Amino acid sequence: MDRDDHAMSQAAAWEQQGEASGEAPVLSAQRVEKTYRNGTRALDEVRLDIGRGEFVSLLGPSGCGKSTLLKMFAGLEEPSHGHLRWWGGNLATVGTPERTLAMVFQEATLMPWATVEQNARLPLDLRHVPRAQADARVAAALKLVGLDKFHKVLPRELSGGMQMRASIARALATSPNLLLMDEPFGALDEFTRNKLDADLRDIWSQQDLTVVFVTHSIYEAVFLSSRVIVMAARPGRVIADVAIDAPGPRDEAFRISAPFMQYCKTLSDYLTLANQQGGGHEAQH
Ligand SMILES: Nc1ncnc2c1ncn2[C@@H]1O[C@H](COP(=O)(O)OP(=O)(O)OP(=O)(O)O)[C@@H](O)[C@H]1O
Repeated sequence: MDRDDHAMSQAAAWEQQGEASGEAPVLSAQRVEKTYRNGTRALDEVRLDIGRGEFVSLLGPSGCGKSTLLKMFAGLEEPSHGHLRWWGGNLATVGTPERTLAMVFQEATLMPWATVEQNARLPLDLRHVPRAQADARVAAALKLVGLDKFHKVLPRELSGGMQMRASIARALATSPNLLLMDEPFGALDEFTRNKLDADLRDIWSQQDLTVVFVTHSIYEAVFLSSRVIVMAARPGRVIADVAIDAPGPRDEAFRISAPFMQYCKTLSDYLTLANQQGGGHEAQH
């Protein structure tokens, strides 16, 4: 049995198990590899399961394949080898009830001529969601991100942080079970970023939501996550899987607490390893 066959039979077993117990991972990457047409090996044998309700950050240096992996999770890229599973099934699983995903990109990508409300409504209009239902969902999403008083405003009248809030509202309006976020706050100043991180963490804790979040920032990863996957480049691969086991509130006090600092130190050590030529062995912490 070659490794693709092995991954296939594992996937089939999961599918059966998942259907029997309802406990298949929300996302599963099984020996996933990606080599782009120009020969770049963006990912090498990535194995990763993400369970329901986890907040997982992908952390690593530029070029380690974070965005490539996230795009695969969104169905926007296909692996060269290996398999991806969504809720124990293939891509067709996505979009069925309780199995929906939304993606938030680094840029807010709002329609400049449309109000915040119209922007947030777009995915619902595209799906022909009935008007009253769409109104309620958009209003709830704008409230969650703190933009309920800005629904009639145009994007150019908003700060960068508020534009990103509108982009998140557009994703939340679809009531996703899985939210994929590609460095959404990377372009924001630190204060705004910290505020958005805190609000995102609150939103996640109030919903039945699984989040996969790409970041370069150790502090952001520790603050937000229940688990951090550290990746290294050339080829892109997973070198560490660190649970952030800090049960108290994630607030300003957490940012200066001893456990926070300890997790930052642990991740910093792994990133040093990731940056060393050829460094890195898969590790559990
Ligand atoms: N469409 C593409 N064609 C060819 N190479 C690509 C393509 N997209 C990404 N790459 C390369 O694949 C590798 C991984 O890229 P990717 O964007 O996934 O990494 P990343 O960790 O998200 O990087 P960054 O943090 O800089 O966004 C890089 O070497 C990149 O140049």
